[in-house]
Amino acid sequence: MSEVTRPLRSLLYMPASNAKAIAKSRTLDCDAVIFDLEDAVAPNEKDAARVRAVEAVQAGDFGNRTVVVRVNGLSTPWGEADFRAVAECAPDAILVPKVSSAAEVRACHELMSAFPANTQLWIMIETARSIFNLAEIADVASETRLAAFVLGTNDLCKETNARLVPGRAAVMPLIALAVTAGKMANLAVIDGVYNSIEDTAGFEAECHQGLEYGCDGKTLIHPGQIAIANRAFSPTEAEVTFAKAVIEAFSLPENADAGALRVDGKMVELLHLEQCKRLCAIDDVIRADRSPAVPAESAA
Ligand SMILES: CC(C)(COP(=O)(O)OP(=O)(O)OC[C@H]1O[C@@H](n2cnc3c(N)ncnc32)[C@H](O)[C@@H]1OP(=O)(O)O)[C@@H](O)C(=O)NCCC(=O)NCCSC(=O)C[C@H](O)C(=O)O
Ligand SMILES: [Mg+2]
Repeated sequence: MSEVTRPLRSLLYMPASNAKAIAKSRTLDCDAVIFDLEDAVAPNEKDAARVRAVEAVQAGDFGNRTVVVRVNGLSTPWGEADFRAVAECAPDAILVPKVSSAAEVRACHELMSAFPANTQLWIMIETARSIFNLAEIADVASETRLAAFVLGTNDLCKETNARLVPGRAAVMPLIALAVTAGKMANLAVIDGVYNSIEDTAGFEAECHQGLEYGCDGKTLIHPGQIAIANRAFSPTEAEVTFAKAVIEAFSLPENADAGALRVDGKMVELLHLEQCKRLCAIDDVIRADRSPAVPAESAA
């Protein structure tokens, strides 16, 4: 299981060409901001957006939010210049789209030699080929800066001709594979975006679906989605209460040698104890995470 550092429940994309959105992101209650240089930016805006993203990251003031820049792919005319520019501003992570193989992860890692040591490499899982290469991609995490998979469900559907319909029947097997491979390498795995901005019920259902499949959080396209994602991906009070009861039960002297116990009518084993400790650790981080000085605004 990945180490709990910062929560990644809600990751808000915004076009790096949109100065107003970038300014607004400093006041929003999302766990991460992703300044996009790729699909949300028109070709004739790419250079200006790159400058704006670098300036925004350098200006800082994002509080505890994880700051990420999504660059253009390395096979595009902008990819390498994006890497060079982003190295200057040292975001928490660089997010590379349309990565399909372990060799491409290594190439990204090599290009990060000028980055500060703590900048992570995140990649989009959004090509059909990446799905068949998930295990080899996850395996290079230990020798590179790879730290997260971000699902690109729009591109996956574009490539496979699958439909993004309620329930995501065609897409969930791909997400399950990505989660399984990602967790094999202790990576964070973040679900794709929900395009219908005003359909809050559909969005909430999709957050819970991603959670049930093992995703750590969801990528978002609009501030109105933040509060719902934060709620969906936070441990519930009942889960925390149960987890604390499990930890307490295993800590009792009479249970020192126990492998399985009954807590609140449920069988729990040492593997559940580990899960409960992790859940409590996540809950502690979420509770401690917000600096009181940061104004929290959860909707547009
Ligand atoms: C989708 C949008 C273009 C909608 O914009 P708009 O209709 O202008 O929104 P609102 O009028 O409701 O905005 C209200 C206020 O909120 C601010 N706002 C809106 N969106 C964002 C945002 N993403 N981040 C920060 N702030 C935002 C507006 O400025 C308004 O502010 P104020 O005037 O002060 O009230 C727009 O939401 C948008 O651009 N969204 C992000 C698009 C994007 O980044 N797309 C790329 C990532 S998705 C993707 O590529 C997924 C993946 O690769 C895949 O394959 O699936
Ligand atoms: Mg995409």
